Amino acid sequence: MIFNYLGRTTSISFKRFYHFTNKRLRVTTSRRIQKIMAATDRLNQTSDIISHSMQHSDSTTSLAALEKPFKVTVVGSGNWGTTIAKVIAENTALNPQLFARRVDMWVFDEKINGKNLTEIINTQHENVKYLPGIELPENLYANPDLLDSVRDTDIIVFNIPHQFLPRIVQQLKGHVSKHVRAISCLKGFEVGPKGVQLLSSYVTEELGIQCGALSGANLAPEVALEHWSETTVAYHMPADYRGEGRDVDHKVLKALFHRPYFHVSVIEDVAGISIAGALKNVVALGCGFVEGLGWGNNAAAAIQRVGLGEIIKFGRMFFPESKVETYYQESAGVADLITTCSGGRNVKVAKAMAKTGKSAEECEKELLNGQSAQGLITCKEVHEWLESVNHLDDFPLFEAVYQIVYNNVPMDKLPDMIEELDLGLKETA
Ligand SMILES: NC(=O)C1=CN([C@@H]2O[C@H](COP(=O)(O)OP(=O)(O)OC[C@H]3O[C@@H](n4cnc5c(N)ncnc54)[C@H](O)[C@@H]3O)[C@@H](O)[C@H]2O)C=CC1
Ligand SMILES: O=C(CO)COP(=O)(O)O
Repeated sequence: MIFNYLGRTTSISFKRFYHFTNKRLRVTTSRRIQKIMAATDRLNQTSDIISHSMQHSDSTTSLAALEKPFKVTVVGSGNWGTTIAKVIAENTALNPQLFARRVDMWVFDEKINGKNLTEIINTQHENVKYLPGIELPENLYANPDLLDSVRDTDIIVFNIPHQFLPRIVQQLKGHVSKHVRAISCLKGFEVGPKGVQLLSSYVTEELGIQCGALSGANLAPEVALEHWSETTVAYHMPADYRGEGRDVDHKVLKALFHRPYFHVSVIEDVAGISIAGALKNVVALGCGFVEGLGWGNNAAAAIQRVGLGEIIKFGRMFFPESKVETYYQESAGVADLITTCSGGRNVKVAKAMAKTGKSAEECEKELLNGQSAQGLITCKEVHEWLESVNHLDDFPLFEAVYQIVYNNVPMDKLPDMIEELDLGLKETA
């Protein structure tokens, strides 16, 4: 065999050529691996430093003038509620000067084999119904009394299926100081006489407290197992901000949620992350339908393409303060769409509907053991809102999902329903 090596023509046997190139390949590959490992080491060291500083120096900046550590309450104890409470309780234990160690988690109590779930959580440190198999920190206290759980609290983290929010907020009215700050981890909207509202805005209006949002590509079981993921927290500083060390700011929120396995980016765009978080659940139902019909990955990708377009359009049309870049730059945007469409509960329920012909309600009940597929409610809220403002035709996928879930429209009509109206989507984009 004749070949050119560094400009010199050489003749060798095929066997030698094979050994020669194979060896070079091995050397190059192993050098590359060494480089990657060195880079990974550097990244890990940086990440450790960041995480250490998140836990110590960052908090100390705010600590200097801190009057008393912030008390934190999580309202909700489902799959995500318990996971976020675990994240928070780990951080409060590590930051005693910034946060009160004990975190109260309000539990909508129920009996499990004759015992209260709250009692089980407080003795076994496990939420055996909604997050089985995950050990919870001992400083996380399950509290069945909503008002007691928020007594003297500084930060409320709402984390319940969003259909229960109005009732809970009504119970809290008059029991929460206006200095309390809140973060909503819920995914959904409130549609009522005031039109379509972000859940954070609903909390602010009803309770008179500043409320931001947390949303991201965060399937709870993976975060609970401490598998690395990213999330986005969005918070506007309120007009009555009381100053560093006395009030919640972006640094405090990062210290509250950031873990080595849960990387937090804090931004201002509350509307953008909330819209993306709510609507990706509707898109996920569409994905579940085509997957359940056995149409494969191309069909699921097509649903996600149209879905992302409709999410962005919805934001621009009804929440002009939201930023388009949030949808592709933040975990709460396209990343959450991808993860939910790959392995979330909405996909699971929709797939089962396609495979069994059972209703959404039946599939949710049979598959989720008390958990909620929020897309089922959100697609109804979105339909009601779009109908009231005469924009149903502008959101063909959202409307198709609603018609399949609530009016038994056959799932295999999905491509036609989208295609007919997709042209309008492209024209107005
Ligand atoms: N599970 C996940 O992977 C993620 C969920 N989310 C969002 O977080 C929010 C909360 O979800 P999860 O914690 O997963 O809840 P879940 O879907 O596990 O729901 C079960 C929870 O609802 C409670 N509940 C049942 N009936 C109730 C009632 N009448 N009043 C009040 N509470 C009642 C149960 O006690 C339990 O705590 C949802 O909006 C969801 O979309 C966001 C990111 C990830
Ligand atoms: O919001 C989620 C992931 O970020 C969870 O989605 P599901 O509710 O479909 O499981």
